Amino acid sequence: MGSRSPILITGGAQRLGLYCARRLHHAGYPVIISYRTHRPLIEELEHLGIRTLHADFSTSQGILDFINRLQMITDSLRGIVHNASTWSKDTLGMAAIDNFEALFRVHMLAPYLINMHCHDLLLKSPDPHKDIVHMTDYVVQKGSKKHAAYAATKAGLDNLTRSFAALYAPDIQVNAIAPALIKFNDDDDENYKMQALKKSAMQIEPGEEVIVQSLLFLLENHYITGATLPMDGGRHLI
Ligand SMILES: NC(=O)C1=CN([C@@H]2O[C@H](COP(=O)(O)OP(=O)(O)OC[C@H]3O[C@@H](n4cnc5c(N)ncnc54)[C@H](OP(=O)(O)O)[C@@H]3O)[C@@H](O)[C@H]2O)C=CC1
Ligand SMILES: Nc1nc2c(c(=O)[nH]1)N=C([C@H](O)[C@@H](O)CO)CN2
Repeated sequence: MGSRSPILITGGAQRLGLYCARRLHHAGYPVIISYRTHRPLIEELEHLGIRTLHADFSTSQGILDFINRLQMITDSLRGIVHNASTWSKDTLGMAAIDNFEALFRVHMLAPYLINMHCHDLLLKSPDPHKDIVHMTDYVVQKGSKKHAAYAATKAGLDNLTRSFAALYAPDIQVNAIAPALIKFNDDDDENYKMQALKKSAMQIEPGEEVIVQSLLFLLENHYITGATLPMDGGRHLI
């Protein structure tokens, strides 16, 4: 296991990204996470052997600075999971411009630049199989009345999945996971939760394990590329 190249998970210091980082680490994959907000957990993860890098994708310079620091701590990558994301509602006035631009940078520009600049790191991995996984969202298909900028920029990430899959084949597989409700946020009230559960055929909050199952499938399957795994509980059926 020691010679294995690391898997980068962006936004890996909480919720789905953190859960995936811990599970992949436990499964024997070396893991690097990016985090934006420092918390005591960061030292804990380092002590576990999960390497951590600060990253703020809200500016182009911040993205390029992260890439430079990533290239200084590893000479190869087994995979990249673009998980970092902000789920912000649409706003009005000048704030709408800042919101859309910030969502464009974290959901589209950061994955685009990281995929471009880290292509060589993936090719240098001794593992014959390399993967890029884009975390998109069911709303790519349907749009969203209250999160239009979020949905549009996730749709951009969805499209980048197919562009990079074609560009990087056959050396690197590039796929997406499109979740719907996976894990509520702490500030979700009971009414919101009840309404959200009714929106899918399965009517459950599945938790992060279904994402790890999808991620492990993609890492272990060596034929699928340019595809999207719909982790949405049958959201489209309702
Ligand atoms: N949770 C769910 O039910 C669903 C999740 N998804 C998708 O799955 C993925 C994981 O979801 P979830 O765990 O809830 O995600 P979170 O909302 O918890 O965000 C993940 C991380 O992204 C980081 N991040 C946000 N903006 C930036 C930025 N500008 N620069 C750098 N890092 C940033 C945050 O870092 P920090 O905390 O360090 O500031 C955060 O920890 C996301 O892509 C999400 O869109 C899709 C549908 C449903
Ligand atoms: N970055 C995030 N994206 C999304 C989140 C989240 O918490 N962070 N949550 C959702 C919801 O679960 C939605 O799918 C159902 O209400 C969507 N995206």
